[in-house]
Amino acid sequence: EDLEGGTKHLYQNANSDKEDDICVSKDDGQCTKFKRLLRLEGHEVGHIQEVEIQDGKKHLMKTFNMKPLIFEIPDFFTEEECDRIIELAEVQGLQSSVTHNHDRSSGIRLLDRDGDRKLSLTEMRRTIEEGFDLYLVEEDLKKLYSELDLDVNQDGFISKDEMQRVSVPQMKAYLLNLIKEKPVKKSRMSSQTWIYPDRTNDPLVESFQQRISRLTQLPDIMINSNSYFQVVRYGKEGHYNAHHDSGDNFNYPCCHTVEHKKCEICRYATIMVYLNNVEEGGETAFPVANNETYDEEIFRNSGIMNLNQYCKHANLKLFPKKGTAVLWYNHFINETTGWMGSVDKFTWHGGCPVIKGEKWIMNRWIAASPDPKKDLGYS
Ligand SMILES: O=C(O)CCC(=O)C(=O)O
Ligand SMILES: [Fe+2]
Repeated sequence: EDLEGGTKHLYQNANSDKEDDICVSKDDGQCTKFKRLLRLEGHEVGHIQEVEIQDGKKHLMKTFNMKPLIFEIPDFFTEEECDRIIELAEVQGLQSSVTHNHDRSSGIRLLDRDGDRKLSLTEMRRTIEEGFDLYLVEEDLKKLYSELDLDVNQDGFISKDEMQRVSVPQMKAYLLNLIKEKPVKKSRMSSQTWIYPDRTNDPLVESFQQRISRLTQLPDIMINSNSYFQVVRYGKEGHYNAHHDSGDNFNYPCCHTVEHKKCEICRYATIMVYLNNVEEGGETAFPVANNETYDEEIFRNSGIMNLNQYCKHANLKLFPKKGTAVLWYNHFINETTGWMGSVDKFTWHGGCPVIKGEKWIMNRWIAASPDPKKDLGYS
């Protein structure tokens, strides 16, 4: 890259051509000014910006992709720092990762999406994905059909009559057993632990806070609240199917989208750091990146969110490199409020299966409160 010409000044703000302040009018017609939520500018793929995230040390921030916007920051951590974080996690102990948004206790809701009163293989696959967090391929479904004698006329569809023969407890037992026997079919296979900066007397953890603050330039209150981070280890075949880090995959809507209702604080940005080099596999995949259009149904029906099987179909992949940080924004900015807007659907992402070796990452999510008044001072 042409560093001389291509390097922009520190921290160019994507919104620099717009008003920095947002006017929120009050009843008396006066207005209170807030700063817009910052979103760094990517310019174009390959663009490099110099950033000073540590005193007296220069880092490069490279635009890896525009849709969604993804930045790569090599050497965000030194090798020793990566090893130190892994050590911290190991001392604490890691637990098997679980996904919470699946209720296996309820009955099976057979999802006849197209209303033709029979279930296609795709409809059955999605019924099982959504109800059991289990990602099956055609071969697995055929086995399920034959072992439970579901598809009596063997036409590949489960009709209304065939459906009535299904013993729900039997089918549930079959699938729960499959989860136990083949954990690799689950959406996620990894172990993890949470590290809380305020409970960890470690200068590196302190410095990490400062680095992400300087990198993202988000207000201190956003950096300092929900400041815990996750360390994840994937062993052989470990993976994480495509998901959004914020918004629609949660149990409740984002707090900034609803009033007086049960909600979750949504995660404006994700910072992920690779803590080791993976011998083979373990890429971070963005299956719909750069697609011209995005349709939720088409994507979910396509099955390619199953990265465990279809990583090769993902549009965009990042290869793990020890010490490299990756930054992306899970939400757009709402142009009217200047605050967190809708989820950027193109951020569907996950971890491809580790083929050889192991993979360690750390995840740090920066949440935005529903109320800019809380996150930003009045001006
Ligand atoms: O393992 C990866 O590369 C992605 C991990 C991820 O998306 C997550 O933990 O939320
Ligand atoms: Fe993620």
